[in-house]
Amino acid sequence: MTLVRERRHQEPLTLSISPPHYHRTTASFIAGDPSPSSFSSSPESSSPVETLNDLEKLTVLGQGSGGTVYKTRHRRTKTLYALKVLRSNLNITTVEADILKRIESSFIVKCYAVFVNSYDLCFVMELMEKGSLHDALLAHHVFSEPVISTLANRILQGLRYLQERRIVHGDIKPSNLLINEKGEVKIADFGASRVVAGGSYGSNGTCAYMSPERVDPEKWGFGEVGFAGDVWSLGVVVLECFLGRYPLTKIGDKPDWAGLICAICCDEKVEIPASGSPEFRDFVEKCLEKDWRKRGTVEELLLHPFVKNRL
Ligand SMILES: Nc1ncnc2c1ncn2[C@@H]1O[C@H](COP(=O)(O)OP(=O)(O)OP(=O)(O)O)[C@@H](O)[C@H]1O
Repeated sequence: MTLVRERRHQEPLTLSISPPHYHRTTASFIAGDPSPSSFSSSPESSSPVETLNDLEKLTVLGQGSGGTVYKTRHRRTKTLYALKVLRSNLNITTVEADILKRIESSFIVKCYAVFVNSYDLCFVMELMEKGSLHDALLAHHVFSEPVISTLANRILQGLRYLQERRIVHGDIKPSNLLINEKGEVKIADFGASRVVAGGSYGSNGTCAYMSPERVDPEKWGFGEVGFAGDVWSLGVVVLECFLGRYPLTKIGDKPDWAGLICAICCDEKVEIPASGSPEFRDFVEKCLEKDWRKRGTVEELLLHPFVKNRL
């Protein structure tokens, strides 16, 4: 699990974006909500879900450190949605909601509406029927290079879309990569994201997938506004899919904080298995270059032979 949800409740993100516009709406849907009203923000002008009362809960899809994700059905249209209910922290949630409002990409999980009251923040999202890449890895253990290549291509296209809008995701990892019925992978969860206005890094994210310059900025220097950090995280995910385990620590290593920090930040290059194809090895090496100045960029990696023309 991540630090991000814990930190969400401690330190508000500061972003130079204007807050979304909130509408008053009824939301008796939220169990235990004693207040007669809540606020909603719809990422689309005509959202298919106008109030939370439109949705009936079917099952629990998953649990994160900040809340619960439900499978829901629209009472009238019968369309299925995922509903993520987080404990509300308005400073942060307006930031996340505003980022989600800007996003419309087939490589990123769609958010149709956001409802906020004093207790909960509810995101109405596209249902990703096959769950997360983390779940898929538990079930399949490893993936073949063609599968990893398609997955890497989709994530890179999602990152390119975000980068064009100056958004750093900040928490690319298997449980934030969701899979739909067609087997397409999309990026989710913008709780650690930020819109780049200057050169500073946010402190949210999941340490195991963080780049050296985020873990130890003094040693590695700040990466240019943080996009390189998302590329590093992608490299960790790609290698994890190949090996079937978290790749930066060795089998048998004590899974402690110090060992992890050392594995990410020490000068040694990340070990890439010799059993991978030359294209795979080169791609991973370019993502997991410790010096962010020499790391592959999203644009360069999209042209790399390992992922080029894959979808
Ligand atoms: N849109 C969705 N469609 C289908 N399942 C989803 C969707 N969003 C989340 N889930 C499921 O719910 C689980 C919990 O998601 P959530 O984003 O709350 O936490 P997490 O990312 O797994 O962990 P954390 O947020 O604590 O890092 C996911 O791992 C996934 O299995």
